[in-house]
Amino acid sequence: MTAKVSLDKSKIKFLLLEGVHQSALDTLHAAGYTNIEYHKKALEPEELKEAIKDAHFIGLRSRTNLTADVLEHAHKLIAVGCFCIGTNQVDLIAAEKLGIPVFNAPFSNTRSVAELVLGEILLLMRNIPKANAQVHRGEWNKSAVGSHEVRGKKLGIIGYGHIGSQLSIIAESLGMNVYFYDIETKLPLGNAQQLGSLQELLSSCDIISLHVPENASTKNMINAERIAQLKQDCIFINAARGTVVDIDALAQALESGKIRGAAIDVFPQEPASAGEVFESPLRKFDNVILTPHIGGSTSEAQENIGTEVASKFVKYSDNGSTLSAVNFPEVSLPEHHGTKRLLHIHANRPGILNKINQVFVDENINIAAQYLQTDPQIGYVVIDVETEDAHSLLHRLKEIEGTIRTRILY
Ligand SMILES: NC(=O)C1=CN([C@@H]2O[C@H](COP(=O)(O)OP(=O)(O)OC[C@H]3O[C@@H](n4cnc5c(N)ncnc54)[C@H](O)[C@@H]3O)[C@@H](O)[C@H]2O)C=CC1
Ligand SMILES: O=C(O)C(=O)COP(=O)(O)O
Repeated sequence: MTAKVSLDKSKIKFLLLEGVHQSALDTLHAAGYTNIEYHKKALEPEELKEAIKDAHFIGLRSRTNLTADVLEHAHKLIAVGCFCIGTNQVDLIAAEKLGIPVFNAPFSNTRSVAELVLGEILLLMRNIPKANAQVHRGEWNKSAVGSHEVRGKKLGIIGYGHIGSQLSIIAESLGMNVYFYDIETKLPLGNAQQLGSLQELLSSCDIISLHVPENASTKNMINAERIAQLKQDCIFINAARGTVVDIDALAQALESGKIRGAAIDVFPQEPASAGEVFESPLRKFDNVILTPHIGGSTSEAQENIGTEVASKFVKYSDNGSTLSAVNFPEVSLPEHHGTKRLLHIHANRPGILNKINQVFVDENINIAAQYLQTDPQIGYVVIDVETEDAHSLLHRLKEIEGTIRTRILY
């Protein structure tokens, strides 16, 4: 009998960081995976390099930076799971080159962020953060000056994706008029209107809320020049990523009274641990709500994320499916019965598929099914074959020049 080369489930190691929800462990256990190293916190870079050496799967949140340097130590890594929405903390290109798909939970915490932002809008429109701070200090300023209902006010959303559009719907239910700016043409939900330029949005709305990802186009997107375009007395909210806003320019606008209040959940530099002091020029303002990157931190969101991302791990490990991977050709696969499944990840160069198929011609082995997806960098082909000796086939596939990774599923 041929020796099995696909790993026994007990040998497949999962490294889970940053206190991902118990639902992730439950999902993995239910699928027969028990080899789990669990950490409540993020690891320091050197600890991470050590821990990742023998991990087949790593699960992390927004604090763990999976750089190309760290990935070089990940000799056995099969997949990465971001137990959150953002994937900017992972070097997606480096991971792809190594044949490692990265998964995330694209909408499990959408509602939590939208609800937090809505609450902040209501509080800031009533000057509650400032009133709260004053009363805590023993000051009693009972006044209606500058305090407003949200009904009929203009909310400007930058980035009309999952979170932006969810916020749009719930803000409209309170009678707000919603406008948005997005680089893509988006179907407006409800009565929301897409505006043609960022300047138009900034200069016309009473409240501006950011919901864009961190990427080259959003880095320092809201700089001094953009802040100067804001409507006098507006409210400014950022629960997207810290790199999107020039914090010093925002602090100046708060100082000068151009912005009447702000809520900021994400920062250019965030403390690495609870023990580290948070430094920011925004700390001194009573009219600014500061939160420690907790936009998506609700029990509901974390439980859903745990199940969702762990299920993607299980699917990839058991079946080879890469559906919804953010850096990798997406292949959705049926279950395979009575065949062996070979997975082959290769550089996307001419001729490789021919060489792969030639192996089966040479060995006179029937291909029961074949699935292929490519992107400009890599190709991912999955081949179900009718043979008992898949082991020797895998060895031949490994020898093909341009092969990045191979795996076999029984
Ligand atoms: N504070 C927190 O705890 C959380 C923060 N986030 C952040 O929120 C971001 C947005 O999340 P989703 O709505 O789920 O993402 P999404 O991908 O559904 O939507 C992002 C939208 O931004 C648009 N966009 C991209 N670049 C743009 C640009 N330069 N100008 C205007 N629009 C642009 C896209 O076209 C898309 O419509 C995430 O990438 C993440 O960084 C997400 C969850 C929790
Ligand atoms: O989902 C995201 O992108 C977030 O920013 C939330 O990150 P977290 O899981 O709270 O570290």
